[in-house]
Amino acid sequence: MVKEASETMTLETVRNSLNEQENTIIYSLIDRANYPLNPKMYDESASLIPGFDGSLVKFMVMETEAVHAKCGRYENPEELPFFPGNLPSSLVPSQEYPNILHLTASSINMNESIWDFYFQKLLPLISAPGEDGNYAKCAASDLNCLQALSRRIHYGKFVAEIKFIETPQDYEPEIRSQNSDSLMKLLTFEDVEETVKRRVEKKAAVYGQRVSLVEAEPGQKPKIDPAVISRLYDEWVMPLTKKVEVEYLLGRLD
Ligand SMILES: C=C(O[C@@H]1C=C(C(=O)O)C=C[C@H]1O)C(=O)O
Repeated sequence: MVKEASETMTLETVRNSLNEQENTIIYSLIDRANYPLNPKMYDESASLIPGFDGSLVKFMVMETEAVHAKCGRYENPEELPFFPGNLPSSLVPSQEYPNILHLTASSINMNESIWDFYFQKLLPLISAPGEDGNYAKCAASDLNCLQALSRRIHYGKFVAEIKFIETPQDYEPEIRSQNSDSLMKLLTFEDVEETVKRRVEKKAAVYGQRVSLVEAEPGQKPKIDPAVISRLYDEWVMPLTKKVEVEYLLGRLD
C-alpha cells in the first residue's frame, strides 16, 4: 500500500531537501577538486588491483558498496548502488522507512548514466590534469560525489509522487496513454530550474572561497568554477532528475 506522500511531504519540503542536497554535492566536488585528475585510477587496463578486472575506482566503489549493503544502506529507498549485482544482504535489523513510493520506484536506477557523465564530462572540468598517486583518498572522494549526485537525481521519484498526488486528473490520462513527452511538459517548471541554476552557481562561489585572515589577494579564483556547477545542473542533474520523474510516472498506475 502506498502511503499518501502528502501526509509527510509537500512539493515545498521536497524542494527544500533538493536545496540542502546541493550543499553536499558542491562540497563533495570542491573536495574532489583538491586532487588532480589521476587518470590511471580510471583506466580499466591499468591493472592496479591484482586479480580484479577493472579500474581502481570501480574496485573502491564495489567494495565500499558491499560494506554499505551489509549495514543496510540500500534498504533506504533514497539510496541506490552503482553495482547492484551480487550485493550482500543487510545484516542489521530492518529499519521502517515511510512507504511513500509506488512499487515501480524500485526498478528505476539511472546510476549508469550518472557514472558516465561524472567520469567522462564533469571530472575533467573540475580537476587539474596530472597524477599525484593519492588514489585511495581520491577514489573515496569520487564515491562521495557519485552518491550525492545519485541521491539527488533519484529524489525525482518523490517529486513525481507528490506532483501526481496533487493533480492526478492532469497526470492520469497521460500515464494511461504512456505519453512521455506530455508528462515531461507537465512536470517541468522552467522558473524553478532557472532559480536552481542561479542558486548553485552562487553557492559554488561562496563555498569555494579561499578564506584568509589577511587581506585576500585580488582576483583569487574560487576552488571550483561556479559556471561549471550551473552547467552540471543544466545539462545533467536536472535532465536526469526529470527522466526519473517521467519513468516513475509511466509506472505509477501499474
Ligand atoms: C524537481 C522538480 O522537477 C523539475 C526538475 C527540477 C530540478 O531538477 O531541479 C526543477 C523543476 C522541474 O522542472 C521540481 O519541480 O522541483
